[in-house]
Amino acid sequence: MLQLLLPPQYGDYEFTWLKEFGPVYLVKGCFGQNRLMISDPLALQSILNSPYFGHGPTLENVMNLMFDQNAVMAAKSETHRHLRASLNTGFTSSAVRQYRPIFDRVAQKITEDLDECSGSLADLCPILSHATLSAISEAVLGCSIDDLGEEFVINNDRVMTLSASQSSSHIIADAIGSRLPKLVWRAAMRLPTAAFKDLRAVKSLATRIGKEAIAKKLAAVEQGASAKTDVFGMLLDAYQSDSKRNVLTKEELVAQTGILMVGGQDTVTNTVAFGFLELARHPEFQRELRAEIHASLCGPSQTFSYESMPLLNAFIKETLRLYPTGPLVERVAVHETVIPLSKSIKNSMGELMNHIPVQKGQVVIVATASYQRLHSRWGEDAHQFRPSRWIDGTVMQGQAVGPYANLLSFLGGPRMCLGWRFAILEMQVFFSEVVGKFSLSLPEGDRFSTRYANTLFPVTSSGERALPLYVTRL
Ligand code: HEM
Repeated sequence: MLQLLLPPQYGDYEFTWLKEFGPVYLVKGCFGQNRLMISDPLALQSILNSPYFGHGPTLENVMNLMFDQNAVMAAKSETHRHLRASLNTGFTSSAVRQYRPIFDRVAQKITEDLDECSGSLADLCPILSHATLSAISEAVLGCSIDDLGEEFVINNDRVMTLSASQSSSHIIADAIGSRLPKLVWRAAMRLPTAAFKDLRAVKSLATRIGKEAIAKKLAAVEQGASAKTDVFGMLLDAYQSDSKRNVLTKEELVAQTGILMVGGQDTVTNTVAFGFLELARHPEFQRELRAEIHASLCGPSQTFSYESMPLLNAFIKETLRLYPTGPLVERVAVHETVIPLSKSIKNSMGELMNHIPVQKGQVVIVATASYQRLHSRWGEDAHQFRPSRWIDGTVMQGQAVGPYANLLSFLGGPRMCLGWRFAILEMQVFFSEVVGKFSLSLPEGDRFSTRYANTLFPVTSSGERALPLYVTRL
């Protein structure tokens, strides 16, 4: 398990084992328990849609620490269905289109930041982190990043740094923690250590920010302003309308503040960072993409029609494919069940099996990164960055496993990412703005690698989470 989680470069062992053992194999957990590592498409589709699998122990711990128990990601069964159905109002295609002016403004701020370091080496990670937090605060809460307050921004940065640190002792502590009852976890939250203090602060500040955002929004609506410019506004509008089906109360809405802010920041930051890294590694593709961006500006207002930009969309899919933010997602069987397989495998006795029986309590790892490198689905060169695979027909269709392009980066089933359309539009806007105006190139000797600690992120040769690239205004 430690080899899987702490290789020098993410995937060093995992992708070798995928080649050697195929899309289903067993790994030993910290205390010797077996974990089923799965990347077979039919098996993944079945696990993610089955009521017989719940969140794995590590994720449960994180949620206990960080979120309100009524947050959508922490909620279970009927409560989860109700929260999802209500929250969807703010994340449909038409709702997300309303947030585009916000993404445009945030992208212009990225340009201003990059202009300041044009011609030199700039670490893109803090710039992107600030941009994604701005996008979330404006497009979800309807307030500017300054309204979040310095205390929140500082604590949030500390929590992001904390969650991006992984060591063998963290992993063992996690494994021990996952065996402790919920009550002990709640008590642990009160410990006076720096890490728990930061988590407590972010959790309580998120609640305060949520309450203030709602109060401000309601006051503005009373003055005649439109509510429907951000997610909270859309949901409050639904709450105040006649129909009381699938709407959130104000308390339920406040409980979503933390998960929406966390769920939408590091995920987008890291994906965009990896996208820029690949562009710097592939200058020829970068030039082709820039040509498409310049040719796509249309109308008197010079805006983009992202649906008609094949290279941009292929590039985003390829980045999500190679760098899923959740490469290893734990699920646990809450009931005895069987997992069907798209291709039979041989068991230790040499017998062919087209399904795997699992006992209650069995931990399975939804291996999204391995799935997204299966030769059978993405082509023989699945480990390479090649966006044209999305255009030239290399990519195989088949079991639809996720909401977007058959990728599992946003997972799938009832717990798939709520904000995937939001993220895609945000990335289309950021990439078009930056690649249209700047050229990106690698510093001497590309020594970047990919590290995994709760999420995938780029690190420099000194192991620091950073992405220093040469950025030049065109
Ligand atoms: C590239 C960007 C993103 C990626 C790759 C991503 C990925 C994911 C994944 C893998 C999950 C499932 C986690 C699990 O169950 O183990 C998830 C859930 C979630 N995401 Fe995202 N996400 C992204 C952006 C966003 C954004 C922008 C938002 C909100 C504005 C968001 C909100 C959520 C929420 C609320 C959930 C919990 C859903 C539930 O449990 O029902 N995500 N995301």
